[in-house]
Amino acid sequence: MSDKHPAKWGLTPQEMATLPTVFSPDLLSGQRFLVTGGSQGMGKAMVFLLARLGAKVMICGRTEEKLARTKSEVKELLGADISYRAMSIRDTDQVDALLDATFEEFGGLDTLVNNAGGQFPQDAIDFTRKGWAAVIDLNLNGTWWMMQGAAQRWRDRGEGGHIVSNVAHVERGMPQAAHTCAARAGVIYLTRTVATEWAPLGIRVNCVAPGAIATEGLSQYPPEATRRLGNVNPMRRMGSGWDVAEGVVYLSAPSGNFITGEILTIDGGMRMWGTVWPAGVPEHFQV
Ligand SMILES: CCCCC/C=C/C(=O)SCCNC(=O)CCNC(=O)[C@H](O)C(C)(C)COP(=O)(O)OP(=O)(O)OC[C@H]1O[C@@H](n2cnc3c(N)ncnc32)[C@H](O)[C@@H]1OP(=O)(O)O
Ligand SMILES: NC(=O)C1=CN([C@@H]2O[C@H](COP(=O)(O)OP(=O)(O)OC[C@H]3O[C@@H](n4cnc5c(N)ncnc54)[C@H](OP(=O)(O)O)[C@@H]3O)[C@@H](O)[C@H]2O)C=CC1
Repeated sequence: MSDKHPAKWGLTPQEMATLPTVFSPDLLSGQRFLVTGGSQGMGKAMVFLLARLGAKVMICGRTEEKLARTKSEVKELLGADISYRAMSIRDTDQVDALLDATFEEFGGLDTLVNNAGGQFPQDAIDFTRKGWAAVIDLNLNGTWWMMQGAAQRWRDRGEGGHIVSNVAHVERGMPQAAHTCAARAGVIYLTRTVATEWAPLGIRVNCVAPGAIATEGLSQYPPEATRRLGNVNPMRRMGSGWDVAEGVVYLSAPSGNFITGEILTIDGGMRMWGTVWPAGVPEHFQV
C-alpha cells in the first residue's frame, strides 16, 4: 500500500471478495458473528472474510444505506446472506434490541466483534466536555454495553462465547487523540479483567489493536495528517482492513481456543517506532 493520499480510502468489495486468506473456506461454517460497524472499513473487511469462511453474520451501524449496500455487495459477490440493523451502540435500548434480535434470528451467538468506534483529532488541552463525552460514550461505554449485554445473554442461556474488541495501539499514548486513548485503554483493561471473571462462564475476551490502517474512516482526517500515515511504523506502509480481519478470525476460530485476555497488536511495529499525529505534526516535533 502506498503512503500517497488516495482519492478513496479502503478496500473495494471486489478486493474483499477475492483477496487471499490463510484460512480454509469452511473454517467458520455455522458460526454466528455480530460485527458492530460492519458497513465500512475494517468491519466490512471482517464481514467479507467471515462470510467467505461460512459464518452467519449480523452487522450494525447508524446509517441504513451503508448497511444495505454491504448486504447487497456480499450477496452479489459471495452469494451469501447477511443481516443488519441500523442502530447506535451509544444507546442502551438499541444495544439490547440488537442483541435480542441477533440471538433470536441466529438461535444464539458465538462471537461478538466490537468494531464500531471513532474520534476526532484535537489537542487534549482544547477538548470540550461534550467532545470528550462523545468519544468516551462511543468507544468505552458503547463497547461495554455490547460486551456486558452479550455476556449476560450467554450466562442466562448457559452458553459460552467469544468477544473481540477493536481498540487501537495505545501503549505509548496517542498525541491529539487522548480521549480515544483513554477509552481504548479502558476497553483493554475491561478485557483483561472480565477475561478472568467470565472464564467460568466459558466466555473468552480479547482485543485487536491496529496501528494505521487504510479505511474509509480516514477521509474524516485532514490530508496533511493522513499523508504521513504510511510513515508511522518501521514497515513504512499502512495496513489494510484485511490484516485486521485475519487477526479477528485467528482469535475467534479454534486457533484461539486457549487465548483470552490477549491484545493482538496489528500495527507494522508502531509500538517500536513512529508517531501518528492525526491533526498534523506540531512545530516542536518537526525535524
Ligand atoms: C486518532 C488517530 C488514530 C489513527 C487514525 C485513526 C483513524 C480512525 O480511527 S478512522 C476510523 C474512525 N472514524 C472516525 O474517527 C470518524 C468518526 N468520528 C466521529 O464519528 C466523531 O468524531 C465522534 C466520535 C465525536 C462521533 O460523535 P457524534 O455524536 O457524532 O459527535 P458530534 O459530531 O455530535 O460531536 C459531539 C461533540 O464532539 C466534539 N467534536 C466533534 N467533532 C469534532 C472535531 N472535528 N473537532 C473538535 N471537536 C469535535 C464537539 O464538541 C461536538 O459538539 P458540538 O460542537 O456541539 O457539535
Ligand atoms: N483506521 C485506523 O487507522 C484505525 C482505526 N481504529 C479503530 O478501529 C475501528 C474501525 O475503524 P475503521 O474501519 O477505520 O472505521 P470507519 O470509520 O471506516 O468505520 C466505522 C464503522 O463504525 C460505525 N459506527 C460509528 N459510530 C457508530 C455507533 N455509534 N454505533 C454503531 N456503529 C457506529 C460506522 O457506521 P455509521 O457511521 O453508519 O454508524 C462504520 O460502519 C474504529 O473503532 C476505529 O476508531 C483504531 C486504530 C486505527
